[in-house]
Amino acid sequence: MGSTGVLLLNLGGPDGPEDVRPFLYNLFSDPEIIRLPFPWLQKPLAWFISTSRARKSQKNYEEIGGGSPLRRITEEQAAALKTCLQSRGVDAELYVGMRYWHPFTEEAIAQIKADGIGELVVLPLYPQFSISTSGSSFRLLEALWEKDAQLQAIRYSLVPSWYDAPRYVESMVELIRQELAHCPAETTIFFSAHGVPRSYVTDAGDPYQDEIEACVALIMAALGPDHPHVLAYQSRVGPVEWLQPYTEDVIIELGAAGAKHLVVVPISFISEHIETLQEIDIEYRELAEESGIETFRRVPALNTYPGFIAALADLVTDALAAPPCTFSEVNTSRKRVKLYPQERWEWGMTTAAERWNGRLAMLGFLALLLELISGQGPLHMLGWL
Ligand SMILES: C=CC1=C(C)c2cc3[nH]c(cc4nc(cc5[nH]c(cc1n2)c(C)c5CCC(=O)O)C(CCC(=O)O)=C4C)c(C)c3C=C
Ligand SMILES: [Fe+2]
Repeated sequence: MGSTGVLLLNLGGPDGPEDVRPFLYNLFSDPEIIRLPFPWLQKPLAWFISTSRARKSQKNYEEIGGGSPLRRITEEQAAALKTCLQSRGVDAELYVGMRYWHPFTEEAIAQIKADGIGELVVLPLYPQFSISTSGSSFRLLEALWEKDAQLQAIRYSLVPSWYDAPRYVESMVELIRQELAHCPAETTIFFSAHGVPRSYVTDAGDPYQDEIEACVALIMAALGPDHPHVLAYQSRVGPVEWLQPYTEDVIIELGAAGAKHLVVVPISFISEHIETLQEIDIEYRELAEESGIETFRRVPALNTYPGFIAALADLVTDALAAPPCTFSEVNTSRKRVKLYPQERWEWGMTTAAERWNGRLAMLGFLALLLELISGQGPLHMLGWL
C-alpha cells in the first residue's frame, strides 16, 4: 500500500474580481445546484445567469476585499490538520479539492495519483450533507473513479457528514459562549444556515434540513435550555421557494416583537467567506439596525480553531480505522436521495424525445438571449435579474 492522503473538499471562491463570472459559470453549470429537466439547457442557462449576476456578485466581493478568503483558510486548515495528525503518529499528505474554483478537485486528484497515494480519506468541509455540496463533490469524484484504474486501486473512505462529531459540537459551543459573554442575558441565539431550494428536501430526499436541525439541537443541549434561540435559512438565489423561514424575515419579525440583542451563529459554514463576511456582517447587520435590534454580534467561523482541527483529526483517524465507506455505500445509505436528477429524464427516452429536448433548449436559449439584450422578460419579472 502507498502512503496516506486526506482530501478536503470545499466549494471554492473567486480569488479576485475577474474570477467572479467564470466561478459563477462553473457553479451554475452544476446540475446539483440548478436542477433542470433538460441537460441541454444547463450550460446556456449557466452562461446567462453568471453573466447577469456577475456585477452584483463582484460588488459584494469588493466589500470583503475583492475575492473570497476560502482558499487561504482551507489551505491553513489543511496545514493545521496535517500537524495535528502528525502529533497523533499519522503521517498523511493533505490535499484541497474545490468544486467550482482553484484548486479544482480534478487538480487535487491528479496530485494524489502523482504522489502514489494508496489510502485516502475524503472529508468534505461541510458538517451537514446536502445534494448541492458534499453530494455534488462525491458525484464528481465517482465519475473520475469510474474511468480511472489507478484511482480504483486506492483504498478510499468517504465521510458523508459530521454535524454530530463531539469535538465539532464542543467547539461551536465554546465559540458561542465566548460571544455570549459580551451580550446581555436576554440575547437570542440566531442560527443562520445556508438555504437550499425546498424541493431538494421534499422531492429529492436531501437530508440537509434534518441534519441542520439535529446539529442545532445538539449545540443547544450542550449550551443549556436558558437561551432563547431561532433557526432560519439565508442566501436564497432565484425565484423558487427555499427552506423557510428566511433569515431576513426572522430578523424583521424579532425586531418587531421587541427583541434587542442577537448573536448570529453561521451553522453550515466552518470558514469565513462571502456569506459570513458580507451577507451577515454587512447586509443582515444593516437590516437588524433598521429593525430596532441594538446588539448584533456574530460568532466567528471555526477556521483553524484548535478544537475544530482536533475534530477533523478524529474524523480522519476514525475513517482510517473503520471499514471504508465507498460511493456505493453512501448511495445505499441515502437511497432516497436523488443525486442524478437529469439522468432520470434521459433514461429510456426515445430519439424523438431527445430531439424535442434539443429544440426546446434552443428555443429557451434564444429567449434568454433576447431577454438579456432587450432587458425585459419573465426573468426580470421574477427577480432573477
Ligand atoms: C443557486 C443555488 C445555490 C445552492 C443550492 C447553494 C447551496 C449551498 N452553498 C453553500 C456554501 C457556499 N456557497 C458559496 C457561494 C455561492 N453559492 C451560490 C448558490 C447556491 N448555493 C452562489 C450564487 C454563490 C456565489 C456567491 C454569490 O454570488 O452570492 C460559497 C463560496 C463563497 C465564497 O466565499 O466565495 C460557499 C462556501 C452551502 C453550504 C450550500 C448548501 C447547503
Ligand atoms: Fe452557496
